[in-house]
Amino acid sequence: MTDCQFILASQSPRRADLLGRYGLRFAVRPADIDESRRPAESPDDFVLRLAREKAAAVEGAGLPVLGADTVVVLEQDVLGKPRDRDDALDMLSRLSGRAHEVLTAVCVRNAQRSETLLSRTEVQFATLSSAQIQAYWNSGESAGKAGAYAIQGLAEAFVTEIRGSYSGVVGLPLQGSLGLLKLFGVEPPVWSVHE
Ligand SMILES: Cc1cn([C@H]2C[C@H](O)[C@@H](COP(=O)(O)OP(=O)(O)OP(=O)(O)O)O2)c(=O)[nH]c1=O
Repeated sequence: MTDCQFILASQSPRRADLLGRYGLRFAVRPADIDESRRPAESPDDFVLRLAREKAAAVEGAGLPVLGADTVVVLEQDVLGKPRDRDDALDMLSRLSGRAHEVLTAVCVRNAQRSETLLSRTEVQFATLSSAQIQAYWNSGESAGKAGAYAIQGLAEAFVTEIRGSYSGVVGLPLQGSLGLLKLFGVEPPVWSVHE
């Protein structure tokens, strides 16, 4: 903790991997919050609120705290992490042959200030056969991923087009997140983000 630059308020191994690549030093303290959506809450407002709540739920002890949230939005419906097999198969069938958006909100805060960003990436999926969807579920990748897929895994083969931040789909848009951390004086040792 003494050597840390910030706290990562996330249980997601993807977020820790993405930040760890740049040599940043952080402690992982997952936030335990209610992730349900409020009635009539827009997808943008929903992810922004959850990122803020995750960052606020963890004690920084003087260090900045980073929280993030990722959802898939298909025709105004928000697809979070699948509850079970049927939910995952249903999500993948709905994503098949269509374009969707992946929203990731990031919040960094300390006692004095709180800064947020919203990353929006458009992803087009090829048409998937039910055998492919079933095989994908069997791979085990769906669990714990918004929209029941992982672009960094086998589901990369489903993607015909992507417009926006790739790391935003994986769970943490790097260009923007490093920029937010820089506002709090946190920079990778051999890297700096230029405006
Ligand atoms: C779309 C997509 C999502 N995901 C992941 C990123 C997030 O970890 C997860 C969405 O769930 P989140 O609730 O955003 O995050 P989490 O529960 O994993 O971790 P925490 O709340 O503690 O920060 O889906 C991928 O890994 N690949 C993908 O292609």
